This record gives sequence, structure tokens and C-alpha cells, in this order.
Amino acid sequence: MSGHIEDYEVLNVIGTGSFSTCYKVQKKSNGHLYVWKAVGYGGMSEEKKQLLVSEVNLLSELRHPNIVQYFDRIIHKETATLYIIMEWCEGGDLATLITKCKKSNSFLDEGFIWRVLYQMCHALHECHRNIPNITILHRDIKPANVFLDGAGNVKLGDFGLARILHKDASFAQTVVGTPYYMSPEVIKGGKYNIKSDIWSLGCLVYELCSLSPPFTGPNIKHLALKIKEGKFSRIPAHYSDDLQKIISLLLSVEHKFRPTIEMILHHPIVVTHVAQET
Ligand SMILES: CNC(=O)c1c(C)[nH]c(/C=C2\C(=O)Nc3ccc(Cl)cc32)c1C
Repeated sequence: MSGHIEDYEVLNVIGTGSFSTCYKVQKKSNGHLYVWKAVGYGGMSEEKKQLLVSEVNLLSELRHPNIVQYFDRIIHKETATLYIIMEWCEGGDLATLITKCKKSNSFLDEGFIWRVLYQMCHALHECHRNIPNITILHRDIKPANVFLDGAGNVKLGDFGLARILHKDASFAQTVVGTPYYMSPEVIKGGKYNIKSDIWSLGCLVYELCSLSPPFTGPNIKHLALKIKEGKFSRIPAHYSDDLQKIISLLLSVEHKFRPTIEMILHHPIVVTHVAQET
């Protein structure tokens, strides 16, 4: 049952994107906090409106402790705006956390980074599990799309670019993804696949350690060369060789050598470190 915008009090803007703005809102009936993502669809083509509908339908399908929870959607025809009501994550996003570390010349605790890796693997496992003939690709894993709730749980969010890859359908592949986290196969014009999400996860974990992406460059051409070469500096010396090994596995240039989510979750190194955290 869809609600109405009058059911919510808008508190403040918490983020803006190319097609949307996120607000912190409070539901008047219960005082609970939520985020609504306001997406203007007035100028959108029919194709873009369909992509929007598929994002919302995708969100409503996903229910997992490590995926930002979708609650409702409100279509406000008067302003041609779609409001997507989602879970409030009071710990904010990892991009803000990385910025805070850089400003204070501090690093994130290794135990926290193992927790993020492990819980993100569970989020992607939910996306990649084989619902009959459907594999959900996030396609935009980056620190700004990973959130923390008040209990320290890690939540993958903002499936703005996610697509449902119907195994029996041929989709025109548009190259997407945050440039820094783009995988070698996508740069070479190949299909975005579940191993591309694994590559982005490797970039995310590396950036949590080093506070900068594994591959950088003055322009896209140089960045692309660096990514295809696949060479990156070791994470800072105070982090363990085990963490370096797992990141190196995730950042295997050949996607067929990259581990699946199940292989990561059951890797002896991961099992050992996560057991120490729980
Ligand atoms: C500095 N960041 C914040 O204060 C912050 C906080 C406390 N929460 C958020 C963002 C979200 C949040 O709390 N829930 C969300 C669900 C979907 C999306 Cl796309 C974003 C959010 C942000 C950006």
C-alpha cells in the first residue's frame, strides 16, 4: 500500500546525485526516521522511466540485513517525482568515513575492514544467488553506496544502476560504473558480470585500507591502462599480509581467476579473521 508525501516531514538533504536527491525524513505517524530518494521523472524518456521502475521493483525484491531496506514508493504526479522510501542508516556512508580518516591522518581498524568485507560478501551473495534465471548486478559498488546502521551493520545501498541480468536475454551492455572501480573486462568493452562486482569489492576494501583507490590516473586513458595492467601498491604496512592476499585475489585482472562470493566467504583466511571479529 503506497503512502503519501504528506505522511512525512522532510528534515534535511543528505545527498544529491545526477538524477536524484536524498532527504532525511521522519514519518509523522510513528516518528521513525527514513531516507527518501526523490527522482524527477518529468524529463525522462520512456526507456529511463522503465529503468526507474526496474530499480524500484528490484529494491522491493531484496530483503537482507546487509542491503539497505526498501519500504515504499510514492509517485507524486503533480511534480513528476518518484519518492523511494528507504532505511535510515545513522552511521552514514563509507565515503564520509574515508574522508574523516584522511583529514585526521588516521586509518581504519583492520577488524572493521574485515567486517565490511564479510558483510558486503553476504550482500552480494544475496544479489548473485540464483533466483530462477535472474542474477542481480549492483554495478556501482563504491564507498558512497555502502552505509552503516546504528548497530555497526554494513548495508549495500543505492541500486540506482543495478540491472537484472536475465540469463536468457541479451542486453545491450552500456559501460557503467564508477571510473576508479571499473574492472579490466568492462574497460576492454566486455560484458559487466558478477565478477565485475567482485573487482569493485576489491577496490572498495583496498580503499578502506589505503584511503585511496588501487588505481588512479590524471585522466581516464591513464587510469584504464593502470587497471588493465592490474599492478597496485601494497596496502599500508600495518595491515596484515592476509588482508593483502585477499585483496590481491579480488583484484585478479583475469575475471575467471577472481573468486566467487562463496569462495571468499569460505576462504580459510577470511574465516579465520572474521571468527576473530565475532
Ligand atoms: C555524511 N552522511 C550522512 O550523514 C548520511 C547518513 C547518516 N545516512 C546517509 C544516507 C543514507 C541512509 O541513511 N539511508 C540510505 C538509503 C539509501 C541511500 Cl541512496 C542513502 C541512504 C548519509 C549520506
